[in-house]
Amino acid sequence: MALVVRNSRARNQGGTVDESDIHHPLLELRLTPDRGLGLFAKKIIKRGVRLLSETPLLVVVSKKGPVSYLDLRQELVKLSPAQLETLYDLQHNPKLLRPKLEAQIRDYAEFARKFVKDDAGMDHFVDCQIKVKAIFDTNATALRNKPGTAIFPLYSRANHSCTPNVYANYNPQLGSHTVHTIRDIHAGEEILTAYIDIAQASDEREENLAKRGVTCQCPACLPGDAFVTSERRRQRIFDFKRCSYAYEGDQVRASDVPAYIIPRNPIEALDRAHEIIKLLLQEGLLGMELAQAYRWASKYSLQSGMLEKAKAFAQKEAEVELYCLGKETGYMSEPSNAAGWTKQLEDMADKDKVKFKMCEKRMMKEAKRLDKKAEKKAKKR
Ligand SMILES: C[S@@+](CC[C@H](N)C(=O)[O-])C[C@H]1O[C@@H](n2cnc3c(N)ncnc32)[C@H](O)[C@@H]1O
Repeated sequence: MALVVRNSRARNQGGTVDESDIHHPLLELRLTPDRGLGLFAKKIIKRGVRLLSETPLLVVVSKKGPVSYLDLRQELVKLSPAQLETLYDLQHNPKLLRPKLEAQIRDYAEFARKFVKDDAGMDHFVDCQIKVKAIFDTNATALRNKPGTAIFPLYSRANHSCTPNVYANYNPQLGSHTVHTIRDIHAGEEILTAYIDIAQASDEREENLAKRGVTCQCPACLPGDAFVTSERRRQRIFDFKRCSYAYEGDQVRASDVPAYIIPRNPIEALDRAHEIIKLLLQEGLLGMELAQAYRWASKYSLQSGMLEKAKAFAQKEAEVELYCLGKETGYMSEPSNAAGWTKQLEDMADKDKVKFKMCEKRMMKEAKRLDKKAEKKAKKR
């Protein structure tokens, strides 16, 4: 077991970091002014391109709560020297160095006597292990669709933004972690991912990012006009999402939502979903949270008797799902994926379709009548 933690990658200020290092047709590593290394686009990349499909270097499943040093240790001993080298080469955020681990590491080293020959060896071992834990905490990503927190050779180089341009997901069908662009990216632009749930107000984002040692400086976080607009929108997205969860009966995610703002019927729920979609698009939040909002809109359209509208929203959901996740979504149980939901809508019995068509016409008529009424009222004022 190698004990030396190096940071061998050449970091020439402002320039690229020996591009051949990552052997990627679209991406290169560069040093940023304030965030260490980052991944950058070498050329224009269209939306929906799979940038990465990586197997984790290491996955740690904690028995209880956050990953402990001993949880990590159990996985570290399984790595080959080459894998350890890749791991040691990753950045560690100094804010995540935890000297308090020392006693635990010393106990462990005493127990596994082979790691230390004398006092100097012990001190060196402790320093290295504190650093290894900091490397893990700096780079670990909680996996979607699989238990555990993982480190990746390349994805771990992606910096955070509260308005990311990629979406990352663990895909059990492929057995790999994929990263797709969620909008067009220009040559030289940095690839930015989201470390946390970004559809929430800045206080919550700040608190969650601090756990990863990050103080975000993106326009949605820094004081200014852009911040004020963004803050209002994200707060509303957060509240409206909680309304939808409450309407769905998901009390956990609906936490503390006041009863008077919970939709009372599918029309009101649809109204909220429309609002979430509008706000997400305005904020440039184009990941799977947008797919979820389209699904809500589709579902509530159906419940309101508007089958065609439900299908149109399902189509939108499928588009978002495709550019975020790719085609391989069979691992999502139907109707969790957009294809399964669309099939359900398509398979509706013909008699239901007639019923829905009639209902849809009635609803459209009613909507027009209400619009006219509102228009007259506005003119009178
Ligand atoms: C997963 S690593 C990202 C790659 C890293 N920059 C490197 O040099 O290898 C996470 C670390 O990058 C830095 N970082 C990432 N996003 C940041 C942001 N938005 N603002 C400031 N620092 C950031 C922080 O030091 C954080 O602990």
